[in-house]
Amino acid sequence: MSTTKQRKTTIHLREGQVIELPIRRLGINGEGVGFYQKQVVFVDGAIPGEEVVARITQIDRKFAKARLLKIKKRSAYRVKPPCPVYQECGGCQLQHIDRRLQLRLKRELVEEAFARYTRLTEIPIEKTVSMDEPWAYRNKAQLPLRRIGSRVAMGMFSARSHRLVDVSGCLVQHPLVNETLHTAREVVEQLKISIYDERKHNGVLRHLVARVSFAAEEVQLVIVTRTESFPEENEFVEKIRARLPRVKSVILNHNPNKTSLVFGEHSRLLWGKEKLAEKLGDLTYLLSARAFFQLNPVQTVKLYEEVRKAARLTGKETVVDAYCGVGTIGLWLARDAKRVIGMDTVPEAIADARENAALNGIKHAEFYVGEAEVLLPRWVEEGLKPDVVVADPPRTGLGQPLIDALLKVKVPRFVYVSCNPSTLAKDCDQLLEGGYRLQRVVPLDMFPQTAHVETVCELVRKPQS
Ligand SMILES: C[S@@+](CC[C@H](N)C(=O)[O-])C[C@H]1O[C@@H](n2cnc3c(N)ncnc32)[C@H](O)[C@@H]1O
Repeated sequence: MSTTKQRKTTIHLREGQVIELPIRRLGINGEGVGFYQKQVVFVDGAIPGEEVVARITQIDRKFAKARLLKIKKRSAYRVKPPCPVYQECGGCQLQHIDRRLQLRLKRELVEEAFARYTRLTEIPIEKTVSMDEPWAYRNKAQLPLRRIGSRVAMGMFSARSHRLVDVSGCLVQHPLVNETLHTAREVVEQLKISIYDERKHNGVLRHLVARVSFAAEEVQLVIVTRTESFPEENEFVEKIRARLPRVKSVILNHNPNKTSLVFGEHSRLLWGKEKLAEKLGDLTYLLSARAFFQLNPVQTVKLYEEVRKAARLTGKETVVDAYCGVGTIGLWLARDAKRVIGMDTVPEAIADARENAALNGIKHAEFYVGEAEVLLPRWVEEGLKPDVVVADPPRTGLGQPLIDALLKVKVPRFVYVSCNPSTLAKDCDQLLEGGYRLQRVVPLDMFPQTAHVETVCELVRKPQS
């Protein structure tokens, strides 16, 4: 039995054992979660409501993992996954589940996190905000390359291994992203550009990254290399321009590090426009290669509208946009606020945010480079009194210093945008204990066909707390 060393398992199953069990709910990675003699078992590909036969493949301290062998009672929501590489790819986890159930299960994921990590007995949660056309929605893909003999392979790493799966026909990507990456890979192969070898840390080309503007139907292509330059640069650009007229900029990003992070710190324009222009609603945003931008522009508008509802602005408020990226949320709210101040740790993103404010004629929004947990307490000490703070942190959540600052400053209204229900609920628990009330929880389907769920929470300071 492969237990986690030194820690005792409470699981009495053994690897290889075949069990029959009912599936009760969805796990955060899209697995079916069932119970066998009160033990938690994760079964990939099983759907809540089904009864399945599965073989135990892994034992952990508090749960076991199992492989689906047979479905004894089949869910009425089971559908045929349309993608031919769905099983191997691992990028989507819910293509085998009908959309209506996907939306319900995402809401349950958020509800369960609040039930588990907060002391709330009633959770004011709404229905998942769905996407009308839940395919071809992603605006960006970053794919690693591998040399296999004379061929260059490119794709997603398989869910359980470091094997590359060809995803050139990915159904959730915008077709221009697929076309760009597919063609760029062919050019790389044709020009015999050296490919990075992650084991030996030699070779040149590491990743190809394509981001499309839905509004302009233009593409920014980034080639990530271990070396500062490569001999075939000019030829590469020429061939891309000849074959891909929608590509309006080719950028080289230099990543010399032994790291799983895609981007290095420095980028150099090889040809075309420095930045990609995207529109959300009536605002235009310019994006540099490394800046974070929401991956589903159609749903982003719905997300930001939920943020606007939760912020309940009247035009008199000072709003802090913590974790602002290229200023998207702050600028979205600016028309209804007196003043907006944003911060982000990525200097290029802040440069973009400032440029975006100017581009859209917004004069009462300022953006600064720095950590939210450092800048917010400092600004407050210097006399800033935010009426509303919006935070959209990475998956790890807010971090203790920012929670402490919010509690100390007693910000009247806090809007929390999260891509991770667990860290969201844990952070909210502290805020609720510290004097906030949870008004509304809105799950949003930003990534249809996957197990990801985005959430907007509206928290208000309780009177006299
Ligand atoms: C989920 S993104 C949100 C960006 C933006 N709100 C949007 O909707 O596009 C999180 C952002 O947090 C930034 N970030 C990460 N850690 C940070 C920190 N400690 N303080 C401020 N920003 C941070 C990242 O650079 C990234 O732009």
